[in-house]
Amino acid sequence: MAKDKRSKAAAPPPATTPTITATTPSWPPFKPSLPVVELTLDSLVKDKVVVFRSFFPRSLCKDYVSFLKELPLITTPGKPKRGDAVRVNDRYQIDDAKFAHRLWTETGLKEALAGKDVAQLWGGEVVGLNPNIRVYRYTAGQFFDAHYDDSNTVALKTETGSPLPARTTWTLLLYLTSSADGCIGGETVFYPHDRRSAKEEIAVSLETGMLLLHKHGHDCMLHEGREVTAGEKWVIRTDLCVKR
Ligand SMILES: O=C(O)CCC(=O)C(=O)O
Ligand SMILES: [Fe+2]
Repeated sequence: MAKDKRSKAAAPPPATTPTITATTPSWPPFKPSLPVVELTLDSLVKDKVVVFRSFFPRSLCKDYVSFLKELPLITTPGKPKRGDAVRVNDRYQIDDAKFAHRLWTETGLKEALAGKDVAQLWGGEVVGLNPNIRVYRYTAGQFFDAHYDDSNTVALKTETGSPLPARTTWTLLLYLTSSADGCIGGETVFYPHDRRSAKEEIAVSLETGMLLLHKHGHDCMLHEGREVTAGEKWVIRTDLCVKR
C-alpha cells in the first residue's frame, strides 16, 4: 500500500511529539454585530447577479484585511490545468464549516435570502454556505481570466452530526476593498452572451463590504476578475448551497 497520509496517521505519535492537526483560522468576530444595515437585495442582472451593499461595514473589512494578510496565501502559478481559466492572484483556501456557518447565521444573510420575493431565485431550498472558503488577494497586474463557475456537490455538517447532502447554485464574493481603499480596477465583469465583448459587458465595480452573488452551474454567465492596476483587491469567496 502506498504511504499516503492516512497510513502515516494510523501510527500514534511518540508521546513527546505534538499532534499536528489542521487548524482553521481564528477569523475575527463580526463586530459591530451584523447586519449593520437592512440587507436589501439589488438585482444587477435579472435572476443571475445580485448584490447586498454594506454587508460588512468598512471597519470590519479593514479588520479582515489585516487578519487575512497574515494567512499563508499562495501565488497561483501562471499555467493553469487544461480547461481551467488563468487565475493570477494570491489565494488561501480552507474547509471551515464553522466559519461558513457563521457567515450564514450571524450576518443576516440566511434571513435575507429567505424573503418571499427572492426565495425562488436560489434553485432549491437554501441550507447554508459551502465550507470551502477561499480568500483572494489581487495586486497590481493580477486578474482572473474569463471562465464559468461549476456547481459542486457538498455534504453540510448539521447539528445532529449527520451530513446533509447539498449542491452549490450561486457563487458568493465578498469584496473587502475598493477604490475607496486605493484599489484600482479589479471589477468583476459578466458577459451575457458567452463571449468577451466590451459592448455587452456588465462590469461590477468593487465596493468595500459589498456581497455579490451570481448564479453558477449550467447557466453561469461567462465572467472574469479584471486586472487590478493599483492597490489590492481582497475577496472572500464561498457558494450558496441548496438541498439535494
Ligand atoms: O475576483 C473576482 O472578481 C472573480 C472571482 C471568480 O470569478 C471566482 O472566484 O470564480
Ligand atoms: Fe468565477
